[in-house]
Amino acid sequence: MKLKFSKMHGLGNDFVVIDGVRQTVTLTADRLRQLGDRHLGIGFDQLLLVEAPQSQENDFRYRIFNNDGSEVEQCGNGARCFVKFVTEQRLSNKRAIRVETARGVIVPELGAGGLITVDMGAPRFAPLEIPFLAEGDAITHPLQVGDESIDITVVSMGNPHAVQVVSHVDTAPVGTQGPLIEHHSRFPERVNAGFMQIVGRSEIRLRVYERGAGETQACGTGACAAVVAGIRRGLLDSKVMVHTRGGQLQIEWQGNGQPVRMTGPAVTVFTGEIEV
Ligand SMILES: N[C@H](CCC[C@H](N)C(=O)O)C(=O)O
Repeated sequence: MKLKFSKMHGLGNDFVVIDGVRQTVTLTADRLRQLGDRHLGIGFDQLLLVEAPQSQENDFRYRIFNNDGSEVEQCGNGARCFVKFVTEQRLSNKRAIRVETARGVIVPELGAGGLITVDMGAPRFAPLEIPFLAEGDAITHPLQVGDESIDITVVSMGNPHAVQVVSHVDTAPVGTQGPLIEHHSRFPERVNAGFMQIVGRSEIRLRVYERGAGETQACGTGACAAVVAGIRRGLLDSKVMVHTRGGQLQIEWQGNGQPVRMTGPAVTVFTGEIEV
């Protein structure tokens, strides 16, 4: 069976996006991994599957799969590509679209100049609402990683993030510490590992070793989690420019109970079809 797809990216975090509204799509985890393979398949960090909503109050549902085949709760860069996709594919002509994810409804909105703003919902914190074996509800937790003890702030944007502050992202041990944090025993559902350099109270640099995908050029929920972690640590103001390896995201959070708003680009590279 042939399957139509779009190949897209948000600041270099790349996706295969599939219309599951007008196509019947059944993909096993093995087939997902093959499609995500950058030599044997199309290649992607995540695959996004667009479906009809479960509730009539919403416009769509979208499912998110890492390239290791794991299905996850949320994807920030993916949300921007999602809204560009449904608009380009004429699946919707709305500017603000209500989309169901595995962890709540988000509202991406087409803005001026090709930028897209997404209400990513309110962050949640350890120990209550994140699969993290915490000791108390402090803002930072010590975590033994290899022979080092690091201080992390744990934030959920629907998906779990462990964020640490580093002096320089370019020399941060992302490749060595990243997988150790991702698979740390205190995160029974694994975790995304953020490495944040504070440039100023409204500017950071960020690298993220993503759960189920490794280091990516950018991570939207990681940028949201890092800004929330920095604000909770008293290091950042409410509007922050986040420099990722793939480009810039604007993140805003007005504090507890408030949603995180993310603004950034989305690009369609090509469309195609593939035998599945
Ligand atoms: N790897 C993440 C999902 C993709 C998130 C990222 N690509 C983003 O833009 O938020 C996880 O397992 O929770």
